[in-house]
Parts: sequence; C-alpha cells; structure tokens
Amino acid sequence: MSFHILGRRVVIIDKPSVAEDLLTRRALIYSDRHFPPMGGELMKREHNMFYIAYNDRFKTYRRLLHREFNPSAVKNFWSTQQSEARSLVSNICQADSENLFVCVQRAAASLIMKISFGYTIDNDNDHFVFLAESSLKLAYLAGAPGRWLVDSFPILRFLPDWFPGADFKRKAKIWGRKLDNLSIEPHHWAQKQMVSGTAEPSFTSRLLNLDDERERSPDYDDIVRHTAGSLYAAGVDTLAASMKVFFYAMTCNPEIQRKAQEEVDSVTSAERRLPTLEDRASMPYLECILKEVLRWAPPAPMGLAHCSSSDDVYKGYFIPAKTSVYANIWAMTHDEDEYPDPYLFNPDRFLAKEGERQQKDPRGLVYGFGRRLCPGSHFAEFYLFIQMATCLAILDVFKDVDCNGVCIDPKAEFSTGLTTHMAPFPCIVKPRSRDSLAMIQNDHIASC
Ligand code: HEM
Repeated sequence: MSFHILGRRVVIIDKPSVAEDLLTRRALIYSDRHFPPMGGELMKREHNMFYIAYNDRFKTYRRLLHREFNPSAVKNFWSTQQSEARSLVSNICQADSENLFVCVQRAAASLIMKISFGYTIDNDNDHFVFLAESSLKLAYLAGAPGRWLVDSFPILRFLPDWFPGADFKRKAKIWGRKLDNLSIEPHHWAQKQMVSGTAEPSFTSRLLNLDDERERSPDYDDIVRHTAGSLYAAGVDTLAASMKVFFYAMTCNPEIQRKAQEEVDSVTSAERRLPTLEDRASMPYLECILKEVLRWAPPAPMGLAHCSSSDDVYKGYFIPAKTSVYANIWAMTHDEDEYPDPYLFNPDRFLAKEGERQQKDPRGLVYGFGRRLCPGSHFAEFYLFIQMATCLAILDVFKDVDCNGVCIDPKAEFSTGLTTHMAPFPCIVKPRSRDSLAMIQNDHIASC
C-alpha cells in the first residue's frame, strides 16, 4: 500500500517476503530514517539513534551495540536480569494487584538504567527515570505526525526566528538543547563513578574503557552517550509492554498458566530453587509462550519507518527517494494463512505436531528488518524469559470478581503509538503458596 501524507510518500508493507526484498536485500537503499523538519532538523537531532542516516557514525553505533548485545555477549547481563526478575516478583508480592503494571514498568526502567549506566534507581520518583521519561515526552511531542505545520511545509523552516508565527523555531531550539542536556546527565554521572572507582560495570563504562584504536575517534565519547541514551527509549516500553501482555494472557488462560507452571516446577522444584537463565533450554513450553506473546501483540506493531535514500523500482512500482517504508508487523503476525486463528492466544501453535505445518517463528518479524533490525533482541528475550519463568514459579494470576462474586473477563485494550501498551485490567496476583513467598523473600534478603 502506498499514499502521500503530510508531504511524504509512505509505503506500507504487509508481507514478510516484500519486507525482506526491500529492507534486507536492498538495505543499501532502505536503511535511512525519516528526518522531519521539526523533531529532527530544527532540533539538531541528526545524531540521535532513531533519526541518524545510514552513515559511518551510524555504523559505529551499531558496532558498539553489537559488541554488547550479540548472542554471546548478552550472557554478561544474565545475573542482573535474574536478580531484577526476582526484585520484580518481590515487589509484586508487596504491592496491590492494581499496581501490577507500575511494578512491571519500573522493573524494565530499573534494568535498563543499570545496564546502560550502572545506576540503581530509587523505587519512587527517581531523578534519572524522570529525566528519561521527560525526554521521551518531549521527543514524542516534537515528532508527533501532523502537529507541526513545518513538517508538511518544510519551506517554513527558513522563516527567521522573530517572524510572527515562527514560535515553533524558538521552541525547536530550546527543546533540542534540553534533550541534549537530559542525555548528558546520566552519562556524566557514569563517568564520575568511573573516575572515583565506584562504577558498576555497564554499557557506558565498558565502552568508555575500550582499548580499541579503531573506535577511538575524537567524538567517541559523544557516540557512546548517544548509543547508551537510545537504550531507555528503545528498551523500556517494549519490554514492559510484552510483560503486560504476558500477565493478561495468563489471567485469561488459566490452563496455559498451569501447564507453564508445571514445566517450570518440573525443572526447579526438586532442588527447591528459583529459575535461572540456564534453564531456558529445558522449558520449551515457556519458549512457545514467549513467541506467542510477541506474535499476539507485537510491542512495536508498525516497527520504525525506514527511509529510502535513492529512487528505486520494485516489481514495476516506482519508489522515489525519501519514501518512508513501514513494515506492518502487526499484519504479518496476524496473517491467517501463516497463523490460523490469529486472534487466539495459543502457544501450542509453535509445538511441532506430526503431519502439521510448523508455524513461522514470529521473532523473525517483530524485531524489524535489514540493517536497522533491533539490536536488543537477544537481550530482550532473555529478559522476558527470566521474568516470565520467575513470575510463574512464585505467582498465580487470576481473574478478579465483581461484587456479586462473578468473574470479570478483562478486555484487551491497547494504546496507540510506536509502542503499544495494554491498558490496566482487573486481576488478582498472589504468591502460589507460603513456600513460594518464603523463597522469594529469602532470596531478597540474601541479595541485600
Ligand atoms: C520485545 C522487545 C523489543 C522489540 C519487539 C523491539 C522491536 C524493535 C523494532 C521493530 C525496531 C525497529 C527495527 C527496524 O527499523 O526495522 C527496533 C529498533 C531498535 N531497538 Fe528494539 N525491540 C525490543 C527491545 C529492545 C531492547 C531491550 C533494546 C536495547 C536494550 C532495543 C534497542 C533498539 C534500538 C537501539 C533500535 C534502533 C535501531 C536502529 O535504528 O538502527 N530494543 N526494535
């Protein structure tokens, strides 16, 4: 599908094969990002991870991300991911069920702050979380499609700042500086910890200590700051969104929850211990739940638009330079031909059954395509896996009941935006038994 909107040509791809053809096989053409006048150019955000063009600086960003998040490097994060999963469950046990989503969101923020800067957040009103959330709000406001006339009529960006009606230019200048300052603070904090010898190992500290001449350009420090700064924006909402869907799916499907708990127990209960990431290979059903969570409600349903850097022709269609190309991930993961009964949450669809066609692993879709493919996918999966396993080991989730004792069927309602979040829904979350509560409490005491 192709159309013109706000002065831009937009192409939306619904088929994985077309996404592979354009975004992967022709990656040299389709790896830029759209750079809007307001949120990009006027705010001087050409170095931001989500706006940067496919250039040498971008390749350095990706090299650094790959160094930290490749399939074997992510094992360095396992112990942090495990202890954060246990903190999440411990926090859920202490909170009311209505605050389940607050705990889930905070757990994702806590982990990303720790791995990005070696920083431990305060449970309430954390300063760096506040800075990061303020940056996101400002960036969304500046980048909101259709909000700024200058995005539809880019010629307006040449108006002098003092010109009546040009207050967007003054705003852009102030906001651009503000966003820059917001990302400098945690970076400086991590540098200070390194100087004082108290830094916890993190993405920033490891890369600033890197002894690799190839990476040491004069603006290396700034490159590390931009790369680390992208992790919060890209990681927190996507991880939290998936965990919210997991809780919803467990609430609505008690038989799936029970089957998954049996699997987790079969691996851990003889040793009376909590799950670890080493257990992942022994929990194939939980792996199917992970795939189904990502398929049923992909956290970034339209991905992030790629932008073409030159004219192209595909199957007879002319695609001019500067076309925004979206992969409609949601349509791909709900394609009835590939996933029969696509709206049903059914992890069993991924179990190999004799005589039946194996359904495609949705992880080949939900992280995007080509050279802008999500660099955090392996990290994300270990995170989701250990959170789900630890929750299943310790907690039961049920439907809530109304004042007449009748079960409330929760509705699946989602926000719109780059990342879609499930709206809070009524449910009850409780420790499975006194033993399981004691296990998580003891673990918490031991880790303090
Ligand atoms: C379930 C979790 C996640 C999902 C579904 C997801 C999905 C995506 C998608 C669809 C894109 C756009 C890809 C494209 O343009 O084709 C993306 C980009 C990105 N993701 Fe993720 N993501 C997740 C978690 C994470 C995490 C945990 C991190 C970091 C720790 C991360 C870091 C990034 C970055 C830095 C980009 C921008 C890449 C670029 O522009 O080159 N993501 N992600």
